[in-house]
Amino acid sequence: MPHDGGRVAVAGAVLHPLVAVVDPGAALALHADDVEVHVDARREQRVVRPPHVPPEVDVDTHPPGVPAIDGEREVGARRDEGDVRRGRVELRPRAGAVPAGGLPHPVAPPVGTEAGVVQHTPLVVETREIDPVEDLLSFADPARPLAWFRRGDGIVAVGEPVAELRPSAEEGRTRAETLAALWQGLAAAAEVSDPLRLPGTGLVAFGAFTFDEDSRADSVLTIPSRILGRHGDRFWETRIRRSGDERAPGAVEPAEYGPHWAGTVGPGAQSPQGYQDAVRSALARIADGELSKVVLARDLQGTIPAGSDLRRLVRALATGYPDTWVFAVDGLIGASPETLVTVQDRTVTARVLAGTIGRGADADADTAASAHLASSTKDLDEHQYAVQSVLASLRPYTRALAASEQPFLLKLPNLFHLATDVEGELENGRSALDLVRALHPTAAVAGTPTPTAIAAIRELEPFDRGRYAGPVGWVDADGNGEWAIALRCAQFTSTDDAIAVTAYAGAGIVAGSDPESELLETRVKFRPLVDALA
Ligand SMILES: C=C(O[C@H]1C=CC=C(C(=O)O)[C@@H]1O)C(=O)O
Repeated sequence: MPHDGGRVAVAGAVLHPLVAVVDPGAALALHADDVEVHVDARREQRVVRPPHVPPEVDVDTHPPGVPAIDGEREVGARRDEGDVRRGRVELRPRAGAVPAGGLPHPVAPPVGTEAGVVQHTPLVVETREIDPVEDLLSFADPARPLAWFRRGDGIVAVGEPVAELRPSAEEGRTRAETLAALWQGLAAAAEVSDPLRLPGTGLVAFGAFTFDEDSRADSVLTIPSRILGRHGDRFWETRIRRSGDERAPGAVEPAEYGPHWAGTVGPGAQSPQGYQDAVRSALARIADGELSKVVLARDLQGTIPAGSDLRRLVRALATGYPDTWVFAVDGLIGASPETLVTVQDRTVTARVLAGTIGRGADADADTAASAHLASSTKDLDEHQYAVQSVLASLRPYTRALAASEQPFLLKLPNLFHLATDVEGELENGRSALDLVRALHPTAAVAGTPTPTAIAAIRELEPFDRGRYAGPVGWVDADGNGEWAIALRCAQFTSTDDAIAVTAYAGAGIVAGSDPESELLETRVKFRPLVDALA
């Protein structure tokens, strides 16, 4: 790369001396001099700070170019969380409605059975390679897509699930622990034929867990009866059935996308003013030494027409944000840039994001924004809390755990994040679900120290986060899996005459945070969802 006196030339452009844009696939430890350059604004890019970081400069912290979200105005009332199932682990057929998330919804009565029955009916699983499929998503359920994509690779569920596991809260055991134990039993008993052994082949369950153990929303693991998947140029179909079920599988057909639909969202339980007041309260607690960081979120609510083909939203997110984890699990749909943890063949990776600034309106403003973020002590501190929390949580379950020394800048279409990649080797006998349990909630979505931050969130946020900011992803029978933190997302819940939408976005509050800037940051984070809904 041409390099001249601290100025880094990139494809004819000159970047601020603080930053260099590098290929997302490059190795963990990067130097500004030995990297490849991308300048495609729609693609994820890493921007690393060169070794000599000049002293911090005093720059306005407002994210530039951030329009208000339509209809945002003062409102208040706490959302009615409605009915949420509690009690047993259920084996449930598709209900024809988008369930969970905390709002009322029509749900078919469970035809299922206790956890023991699920566990003691072994699953029979066969994966086979198939010809390339042009659009995997077209095979998913339009009303209730179950999908996981990144950069064109991914898996979608087709047809009725074999089981949906929704454990109730139990004394002394989190629902995530119950699900991990159930999965271990199911996986151990399953008969799996998987000649491909790629990420997402074999016995796979999709999961979405609540942020808060006290949430009234469900934590769920769904085991599909059929999965179509892609990894690079390889495609596969997996069939999963309960042992003894000898019914011939039906044909797998794509379904045409339903008509275009649009929806709008406006203020939810937390108004913009209420959010800034909550940030002020958080700052007072930080000043009192109660905690050092807390992540405060707000919500937007709206509706979309009943019968909307939700695959359209998934497709829009996957096209607009190809480098994020695009997910649709149990009505929770979003595009998260933050990897909670991935495990493949015992290699563990995680990507920590904390510290954010909106993209600039033009190239100069963009460069200034990224330079500002890269040198902001407040954001670098906030980031370090998140990195340390991830390393501390992973250490007991991994060997040779390493993180890049300095954060890089992750460039997304709507914003920059400070990011750190972590890599290690999984200890024997552990699975992706163990790591999910150990990691959640990270300081990127809760704060530091964690219990105090969770208590502050419960007091300062006038709504139940449901699965927002919780783990979302998939796990296989060998303990492999890909899990993101459910950010930049919304919960879609069928009601009698429409589909209710609640979108969420938050920001990390540390000493020095400015309430108005944090509000603007949440606006930037709502953009992927709000734009895709419009
Ligand atoms: C809580 C959110 O973002 C987290 C992840 C990345 C950066 C963050 C930040 O800079 O505040 C947040 O910690 C959200 O998107 O709702």
